[in-house]
Amino acid sequence: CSSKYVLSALHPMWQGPLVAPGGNRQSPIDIQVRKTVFDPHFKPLSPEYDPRTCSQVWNNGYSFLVEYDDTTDKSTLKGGPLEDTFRLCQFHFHWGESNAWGSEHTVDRRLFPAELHLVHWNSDKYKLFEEAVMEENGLAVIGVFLKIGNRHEGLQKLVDVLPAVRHKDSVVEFTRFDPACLLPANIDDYWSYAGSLTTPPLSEAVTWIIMKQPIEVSHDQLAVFRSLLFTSAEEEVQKSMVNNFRVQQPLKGRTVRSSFT
Ligand SMILES: NS(=O)(=O)c1nccs1
Ligand SMILES: [Zn+2]
Repeated sequence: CSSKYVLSALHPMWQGPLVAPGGNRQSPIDIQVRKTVFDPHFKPLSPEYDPRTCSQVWNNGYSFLVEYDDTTDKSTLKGGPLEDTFRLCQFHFHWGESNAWGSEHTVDRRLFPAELHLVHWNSDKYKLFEEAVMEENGLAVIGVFLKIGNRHEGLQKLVDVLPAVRHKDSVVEFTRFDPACLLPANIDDYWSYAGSLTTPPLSEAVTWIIMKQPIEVSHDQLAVFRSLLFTSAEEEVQKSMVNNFRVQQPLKGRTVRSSFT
């Protein structure tokens, strides 16, 4: 999908305000569990992904993105807090230089070593990602926490190609990958709130759906994430791609709803 405008962490704009001026629904946030409100109207979440829409992996200088062909409704997300059908366009991760931190969202201030984002746009209302990103009901992002544990066999297929996208702007073909394998066993328990993109342009267009259950990946798998570089092959000084997360943002009176009691 064309989320190519996602700027690198080094882009001048990103050096700018880490809190979007005038933003009152910015992400990420800390989820204070005792302040969440159960919403009995949430429907079961139904991700329906077609692995054949997977196309490539590329290093955009901020994270690595696994991109999906989003010209049809072949890989979609419906249900949960969502009224419309949302089309998968890409997924990516945020991680730290150590296992002690790396996630963008936190749960009662608990940090995870990494966080997966599956990015979808409202294809009932808009024709393109770029259009949807300007609208407050335009995007839906599923967040999944990663914790250190058993090796994740599904993730390994992606880890194996990461050396091919070590430098910024590198791309490698990547097909037949079902992102559902990266979802936790239990996708019925999640939190949802109205937020924003966590990288420029920080658009306040996102319905966040944060899974309660983390997935397990091995220390070695996360080490391969850290072997990626923010910098392109031509740059003299190579910078490890680590700590590519945004600082937490004020809740500003928002309510985080839960699908479970
Ligand atoms: N990290 S994020 O999922 O909020 C995102 N930023 C830009 C495109 S998708
Ligand atoms: Zn993200």
